[in-house]
Amino acid sequence: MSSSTQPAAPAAPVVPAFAAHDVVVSYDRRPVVRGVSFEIAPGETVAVMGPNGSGKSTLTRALLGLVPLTSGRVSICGTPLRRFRDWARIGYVPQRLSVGGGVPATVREVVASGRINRRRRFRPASARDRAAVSDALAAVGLLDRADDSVYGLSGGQQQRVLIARALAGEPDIFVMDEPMAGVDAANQQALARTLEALSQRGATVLLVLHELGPLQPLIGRALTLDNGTLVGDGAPHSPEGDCAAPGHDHVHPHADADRRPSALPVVEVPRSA
Ligand SMILES: Nc1ncnc2c1ncn2[C@@H]1O[C@H](COP(=O)(O)OP(=O)(O)OP(=O)(O)O)[C@@H](O)[C@H]1O
Repeated sequence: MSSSTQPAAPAAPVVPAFAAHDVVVSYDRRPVVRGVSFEIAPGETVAVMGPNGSGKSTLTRALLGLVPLTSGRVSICGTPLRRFRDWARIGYVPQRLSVGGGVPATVREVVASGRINRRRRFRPASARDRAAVSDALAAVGLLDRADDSVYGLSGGQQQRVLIARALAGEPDIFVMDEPMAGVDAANQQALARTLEALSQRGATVLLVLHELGPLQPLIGRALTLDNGTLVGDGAPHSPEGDCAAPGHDHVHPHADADRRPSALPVVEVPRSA
């Protein structure tokens, strides 16, 4: 029998990059994420939006096991969160850089720490490791600051260090908590181009955003939270009214960050167990 007469094999089901099912997260028994469910397909670029305090950061941190679930389920690439170990696939950009304990760290050292999950244990950095770090620094426009202390950088520059740290690990899934906060307009445009290139290469990108800004063309889907509840899942609304106006009144934690050095940094990594 000719193979051309055989029916085509059914397409394999797409395993979501993230699946959240009825996720509840509480602080001091107060639920701040309340029964949220969604799936994010591989290669999607999705924004998490909503007012201050609506639970955006908590939800994204819970997806990575950085805060415990009160109830519900999360899986990453089809693996339940508690069993997920492939952290090299994930680049996380927290809301702010915090490198604890007053340990001196240069920009290059912090960015190179994003490579740890890719490096072979007890081996010195390879040429590929060094190239990945330099490429990441170049992508965020900080090559010329590579040997400076991160403590002397402005908040917006530190934000770019965090993005470079995530890029250096060459992950295929990015989770970024307000990556544009405090970053000046020119560097926001550059970061938008970097994210577009990552997206075109098939990366999955989940971003907490207060506003779409230069990322607007990239964002086809927004999850909107209000008081911990998912109240929207679909095409994002274009900014209008007060939000479209310059100087609108959202509270931005890093609004003046590019103008002053920020607090002492602590490196956050997803828990490994
Ligand atoms: N570590 C914590 N301990 C106790 N409460 C917290 C903690 N972190 C956040 N919260 C509270 O949980 C709620 C949700 O906070 P979260 O930071 O997740 O919201 P958000 O939407 O990301 O806010 P923002 O836009 O201001 O960053 C808020 O009421 C906040 O005060």
